[in-house]
Amino acid sequence: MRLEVDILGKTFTSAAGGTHEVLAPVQFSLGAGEVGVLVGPSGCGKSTMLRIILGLDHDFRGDVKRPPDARIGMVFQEPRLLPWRSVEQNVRLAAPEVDDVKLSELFKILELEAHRSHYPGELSLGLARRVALARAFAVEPDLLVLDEPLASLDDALAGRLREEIATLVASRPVMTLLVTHSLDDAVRLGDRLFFLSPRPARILAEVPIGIPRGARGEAEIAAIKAGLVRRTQGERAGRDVS
Ligand SMILES: Nc1ncnc2c1ncn2[C@@H]1O[C@H](COP(=O)(O)OP(=O)(O)OP(=O)(O)O)[C@@H](O)[C@H]1O
Repeated sequence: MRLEVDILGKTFTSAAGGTHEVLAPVQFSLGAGEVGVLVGPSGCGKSTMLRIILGLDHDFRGDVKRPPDARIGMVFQEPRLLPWRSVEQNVRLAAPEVDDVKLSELFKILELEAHRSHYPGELSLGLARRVALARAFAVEPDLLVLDEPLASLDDALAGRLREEIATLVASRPVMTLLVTHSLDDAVRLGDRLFFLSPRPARILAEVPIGIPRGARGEAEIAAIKAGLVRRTQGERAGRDVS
């Protein structure tokens, strides 16, 4: 079970006929149980890359191999729930095979039990994101793609949701690809971090995190972050003198 990404390039054509390169060559692979994190500046092409990886955009050069029949779960920045369906119906529609026990367990982990019969219009952004996560996990995905699932949530809620994502990821051998602007989220959740350049995105550095997620306490997380910051500063200084 592996995701193999071998993108050679992606170009958008503007309405005026001009073209711009959004992705440079990008190669990486991800195994079951691994969390890969894409970290890169705004507009560098992360969402474009995710759409290609998910098979939603075929107009690119290169090749993406997903395991055949891989079940896919995804959470976009906007939760994209069906407004005329309740929380429970939103999840059941995406995952018709989910049984009651599994659903209750997910709602419990994500603290959604009290909101089963609520409609998306009645939910805060944090709650709606949790429903989107429940929906993504209910399909028991082999490939889970999370596009900034914690953006614009307050620190306390983002922290709780991060823990919930870690719990859910640990419960199944899923290949997870997370996009984030937060080094903290990257270091807490990731197994391998991919630092991307400005557009057209390419991988500037691939950094494996040696300590297993469960064994990362606050001291280890601080040390990994400090190491990454030193490394980035070193690379910047290297570029400045070269
Ligand atoms: N359908 C499209 N047509 C033309 N240009 C597009 C299209 N979609 C995206 N782009 C351009 O491609 C570039 C990359 O966009 P993308 O949304 O992939 O970046 P991103 O890294 O996900 O950004 P952010 O971090 O802000 O979400 C941007 O310059 C964007 O304007």
